[in-house]
Amino acid sequence: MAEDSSHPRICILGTGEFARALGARFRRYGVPFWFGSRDPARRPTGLLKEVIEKSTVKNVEEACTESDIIILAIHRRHYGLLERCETHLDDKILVDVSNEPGSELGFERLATMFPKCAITKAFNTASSRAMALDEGPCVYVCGNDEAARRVLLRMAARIGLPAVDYGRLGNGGALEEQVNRLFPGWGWPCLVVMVISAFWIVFAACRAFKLRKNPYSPERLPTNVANKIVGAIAATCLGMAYFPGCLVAFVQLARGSKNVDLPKIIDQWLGIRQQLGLFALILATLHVILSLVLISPAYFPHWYPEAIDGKRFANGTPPDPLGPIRMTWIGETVILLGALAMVALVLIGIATLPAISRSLGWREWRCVQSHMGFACLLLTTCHVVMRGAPVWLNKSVKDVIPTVSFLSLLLPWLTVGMRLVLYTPCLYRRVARIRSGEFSKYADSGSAGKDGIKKETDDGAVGDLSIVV
Ligand SMILES: NC(=O)C1=CN([C@@H]2O[C@H](COP(=O)(O)OP(=O)(O)OC[C@H]3O[C@@H](n4cnc5c(N)ncnc54)[C@H](OP(=O)(O)O)[C@@H]3O)[C@@H](O)[C@H]2O)C=CC1
Ligand SMILES: [Fe+3]
Repeated sequence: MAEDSSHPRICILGTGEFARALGARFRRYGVPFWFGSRDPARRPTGLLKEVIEKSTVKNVEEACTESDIIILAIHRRHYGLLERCETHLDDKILVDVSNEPGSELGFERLATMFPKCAITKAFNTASSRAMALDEGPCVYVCGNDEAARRVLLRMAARIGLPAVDYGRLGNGGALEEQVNRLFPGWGWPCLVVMVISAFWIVFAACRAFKLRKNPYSPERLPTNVANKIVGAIAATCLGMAYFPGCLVAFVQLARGSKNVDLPKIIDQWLGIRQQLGLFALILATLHVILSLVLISPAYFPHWYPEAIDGKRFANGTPPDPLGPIRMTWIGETVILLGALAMVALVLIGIATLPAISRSLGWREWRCVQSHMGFACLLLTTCHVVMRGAPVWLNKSVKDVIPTVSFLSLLLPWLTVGMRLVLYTPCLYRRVARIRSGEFSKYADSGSAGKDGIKKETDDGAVGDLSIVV
């Protein structure tokens, strides 16, 4: 492809969803083009059909023969369509926009079919929906012909799309992977949460319906028991999100270095903390909704002084269900602590949104993720303790330990305890020094020392993002 073609003739092959969205953009920016269709006379249908009505539509042979750039807005399995005009395609730029998981890569197929063409991969990361937006999505262009790549980069810029040179054609596979991947990084967190959920569902159900002195009736499963389960899973996820950071801080303290070799499982655990935190947020929201529905003397008798077990006043008469019954300070405090924990969790969740986290500096990010995370964990444990304390105080230790609320607090308690220890001024300063690259125990320079500890050689001015206390 000759690079001097600053106004190349453009053909969008196909009149489907993607073709129409791209065509709409060409029209909006006044860039001439035409469509190539198997049936140019057919009445267009579907979204943006007016783009077809207002544009030139040629038959496939004519459209391709008369163009310099052919954008293949058709499915990969239909690339054989181009064979009709094969003899006229030499030196033209063929643009593969396809994303089809599992099949042969489109650009590879085109390269085999048309070795004399400049094959490129572009636009595949831009959905037709995104193309309709004013701002437009970022477009990546790759291809072995540098001049062809430049032509496409210019063309994308002409229709208002930021474009990135993605190098050789072989990189096209990565571009497709980017589009075809399904929630990358969520596999392990989902599995972990499923295991935690299975444990709490079985345990809470056994406890509620079998092991309690006064077993619940099965009607209490959908909301009352479910709410306990959801709360327990949320607390466990929250504990699991913050526990490994504390563990690592202690290991760093013990080793006197920020670079410590961790078992693979801890590394993986550190890598899924954000997802665990988001699961905690979702489940805590569900817990709040269910709790709000349930709040009444019948479900939370210890929050209402006038009612005994939600059935009778202290003087023995049943309460008027419509009468004004106010909570004790315990009930109100439980709600306050839960609401504050929820607000902290929501703020942490908001800070993980890409647009927000990008705008935060390292110290701000750390403040939200680490300190607010600790506050959230502390408020959560206080909320559950306040909720359980009136019941626990009237029970023996052996009756308290197997309760769902007590057991669900074990990991959060441990984490809060470790964090409180790490917040003591001497340890806090020491961790900060270690993370800024200072050594205590193994201060000599060099590479790996005894115990497999890596020695730092940089000045380590920046804290280690992956390990937050
Ligand atoms: N939709 C999207 O958001 C995106 C799509 N893509 C890629 O763009 C390509 C087109 O996708 P999309 O527009 O959604 O698909 P559509 O099914 O909406 O359109 C495909 C078009 O292919 C043409 N075509 C050519 N030969 C045949 C044939 N034998 N049978 C049926 N149709 C044929 C048709 O046009 P005609 O009848 O005029 O010949 C048809 O309109 C795909 O490779 C897809 O992976 C990439 C990124 C995003
Ligand atoms: Fe609660």
